[in-house]
Amino acid sequence: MVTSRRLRAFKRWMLSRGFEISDGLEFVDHPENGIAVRALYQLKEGDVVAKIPKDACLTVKTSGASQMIEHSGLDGKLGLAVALMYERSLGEKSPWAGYLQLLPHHECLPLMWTLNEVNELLSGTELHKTVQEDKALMYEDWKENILPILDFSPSKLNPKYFGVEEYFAARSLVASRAFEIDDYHGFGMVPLADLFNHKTDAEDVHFTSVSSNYESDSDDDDEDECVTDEELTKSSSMDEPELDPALTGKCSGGNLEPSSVVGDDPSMLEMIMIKDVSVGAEVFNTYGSMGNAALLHRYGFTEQDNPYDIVNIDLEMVLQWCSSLFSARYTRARVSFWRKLGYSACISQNSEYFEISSDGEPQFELLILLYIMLLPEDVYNKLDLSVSVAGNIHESSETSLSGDWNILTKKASNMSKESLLSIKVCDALLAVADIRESLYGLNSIEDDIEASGRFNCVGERKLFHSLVLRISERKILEKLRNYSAQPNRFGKRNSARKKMKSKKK
Ligand SMILES: C[S@@+](CC[C@H](N)C(=O)[O-])C[C@H]1O[C@@H](n2cnc3c(N)ncnc32)[C@H](O)[C@@H]1O
Repeated sequence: MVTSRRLRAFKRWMLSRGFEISDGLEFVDHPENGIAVRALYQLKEGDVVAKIPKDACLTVKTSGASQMIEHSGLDGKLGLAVALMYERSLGEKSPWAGYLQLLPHHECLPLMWTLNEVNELLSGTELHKTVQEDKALMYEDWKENILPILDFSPSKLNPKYFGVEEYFAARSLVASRAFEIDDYHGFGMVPLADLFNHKTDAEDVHFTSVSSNYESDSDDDDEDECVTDEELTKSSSMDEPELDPALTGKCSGGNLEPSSVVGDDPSMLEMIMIKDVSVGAEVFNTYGSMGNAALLHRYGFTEQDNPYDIVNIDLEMVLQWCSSLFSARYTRARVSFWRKLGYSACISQNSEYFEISSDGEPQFELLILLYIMLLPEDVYNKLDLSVSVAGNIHESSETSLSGDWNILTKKASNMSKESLLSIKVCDALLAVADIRESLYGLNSIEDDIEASGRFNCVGERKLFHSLVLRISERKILEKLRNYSAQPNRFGKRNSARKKMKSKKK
């Protein structure tokens, strides 16, 4: 395999900056797929395959624009984007020139798509609103934070490199490639570590860091001297996404990859094999446990059959279904009873939503809400009165309604989830699934599957990955429908068993 010119230049740059790299790693530059890392010989679990000096990472602290960024009060990803734009503006004069020439101008994240593309390709998906908002917020960021820097230092900065397109491009690179380095550096571009591609739940190599660069810290951080060993030890995969919980399923528990091994030199980052990888195979990192909406949002690609996929159903959508059957007053009263019992939906930004897991199971709180909506008026009135008198459901001594009572109070047990699936609740679930499905427009899931076969994941990247996202979401809705098509499964099985028993007698 011939190494590309840009990779040769990058390798020379890494050597000049003190990187230590195993000769068992091969960097492959594919004209369409970009760069990947392969094993040149068998790599063993525990092998340290790379050591990366922290001062060779591009961060707000190491960039030549450090003072300007800090004086402007910028930090985090915004600060890092400015550092990246600044170093890019220096061209060959940047100490990171050998690294920067390897980076694409931008990553093809939905943030970089035109608004028309976003509206056409993401309509109905979990990403649609998020990306619309992202684009607006990033533009505001640029206007409020970057434009003033240009106005204050016109002689030092070349405006060509600080325009809104350049800012979006820098943000797309920061989103898809930055790592959390340590307390001192914060987020940073970590050359070499950012060449490994992602595979869900199949990480071969792990990125580790020992926190805080004492030698370069200023005098104002006395507390750092008292940090414990535990605080000193940090590790991460790609920087864990600052993602909308609605995209990651965080409502039911997020997932950070834990550290297994840690280096002992605080000035170096290490890449350590956590699995054996055979000769010729690609060496993967993991960017975290994310469904396709989160992967596409942050990295610009999707995976087939991603086990972390989810679909959300907004509370608004459930209320839309209610309004087709009940008065607004009726609906409000039932929702407030549901809240009074201590139930709530997941919350993200300004919306409340329920998760449907990748196997089509609805969130318990949604089932409870539908159950309450469909309670007969007399039962509901008694329950409501009883709760109001007792102050809360657990203190109420209501006995005449023991069936509904038990169901509503046995929060999150499997038994109660099954008992909620009455025919009416299942019909309601089907109706809500249909409302959610209608957001995808007129094309059926079969049309989407057929179309995805026609598009190339490289040449027609936006079309391909947006279709994979739509299909994975619609498959979950299909599973939700199957789930809802079997009302009272538990109850039925029970009664069937009882019948068999009585026959034996
Ligand atoms: C950290 S970089 C990895 C190195 C990258 N391939 C390169 O050429 O520099 C992350 C980007 O690589 C690509 N990528 C990583 N894993 C991928 C995967 N499993 N499928 C498709 N693209 C992937 C995406 O474009 C993503 O935004």
